[in-house]
Amino acid sequence: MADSEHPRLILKNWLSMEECKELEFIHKSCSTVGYRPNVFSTTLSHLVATNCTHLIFPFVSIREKLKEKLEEFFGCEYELVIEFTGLISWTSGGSIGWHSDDNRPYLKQRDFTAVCYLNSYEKDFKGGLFNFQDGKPKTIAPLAGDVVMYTADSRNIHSVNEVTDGERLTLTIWFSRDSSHDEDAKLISALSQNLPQRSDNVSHSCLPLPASGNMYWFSSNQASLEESGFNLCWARLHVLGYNVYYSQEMSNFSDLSELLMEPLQLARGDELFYQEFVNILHALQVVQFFHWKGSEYRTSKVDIEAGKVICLSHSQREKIDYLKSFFIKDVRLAETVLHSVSNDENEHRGFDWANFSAAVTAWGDYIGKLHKEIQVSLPYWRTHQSIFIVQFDGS
Ligand SMILES: O=C(O)CCC(=O)C(=O)O
Ligand SMILES: [Fe+2]
Repeated sequence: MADSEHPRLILKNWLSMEECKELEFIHKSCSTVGYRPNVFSTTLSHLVATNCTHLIFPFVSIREKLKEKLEEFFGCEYELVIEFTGLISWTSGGSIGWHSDDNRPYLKQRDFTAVCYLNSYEKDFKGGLFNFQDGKPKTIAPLAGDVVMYTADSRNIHSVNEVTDGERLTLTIWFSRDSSHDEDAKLISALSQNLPQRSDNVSHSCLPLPASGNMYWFSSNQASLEESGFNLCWARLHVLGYNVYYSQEMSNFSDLSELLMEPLQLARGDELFYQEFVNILHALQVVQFFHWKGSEYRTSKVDIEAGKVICLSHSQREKIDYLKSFFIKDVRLAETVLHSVSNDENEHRGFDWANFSAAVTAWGDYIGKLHKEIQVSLPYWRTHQSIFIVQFDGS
């Protein structure tokens, strides 16, 4: 595996299922339309820019562990910095031909690559096999938890077959010997400016803030931007069976895209849930949290309080449908692109607003905890200009 002509390493089950699921939750809550057709991505700097700095925390120990292993295997202890960390998903039609990862003048600083597979070939997506042009192994079927590491130069020319169904998700990290490309330094500087002040209402100070609407607009290759396509946040809610309801008068908005920043409620079927979310990303994050952790809230049967779920009126339904046709111009495209191969039939069948309501509370606790971790770590990160797990063992 480690011949010097093709220096590479494959690690089986390197990430736990829980780590994979947590990163999947972050990606499905925060991703934007990516740098290539049919690709979505979530970068750490994007998390900082959208008031989700606390969601960096689940990456910290994984980055640390990967860098240590990579340095040990390639014999370059203490030489490397992380240049880029991103969650990247490829959907139907996405592929990449033979290339090395340093094959552009602006990518020359990349020395090593680590790709962590967060979901699995055949189970979560079809197609998407990884291939090395030369040496062994030749083909890798991505499996959740596995990692492939290789040099970013021409000794490891590789490709990814076209994804034909589902969403293929990875955590991809590039490493550099050039410390001027240190992602940590850039992130620490950005998050020192963006971190909300301590507040009694932590979950309130950690509410996501959407980026500009075009960052979430997906359109297929051929179509011109506005006529077809869909808003990614809206479509992710749609494929999980949720509708979006705004109580405001639509005539207040000259541009309907402004609604993405406005408070909304969620509906399913003909039921409207009372809770108001501050914007579309807030609603999406809570929904994705529920779908990540949902089974934990499904065990006890509790009834929702009277009046918290109401039946949609005819005019409310009309409003929902009208806005949906504005934000998801091509429903079939949205469903094809975001189709989940390991279908969530069970989740749909078992849906209950009382369980959802419990998850809303649990989401607040979850982000509150992450927020605290960042608050206590940041002074150390600033001092060392490095993002790492701070050990509080009294020593
Ligand atoms: O996701 C993979 O397996 C590799 C992707 C890749 O080659 C790249 O992003 O450069
Ligand atoms: Fe690559």
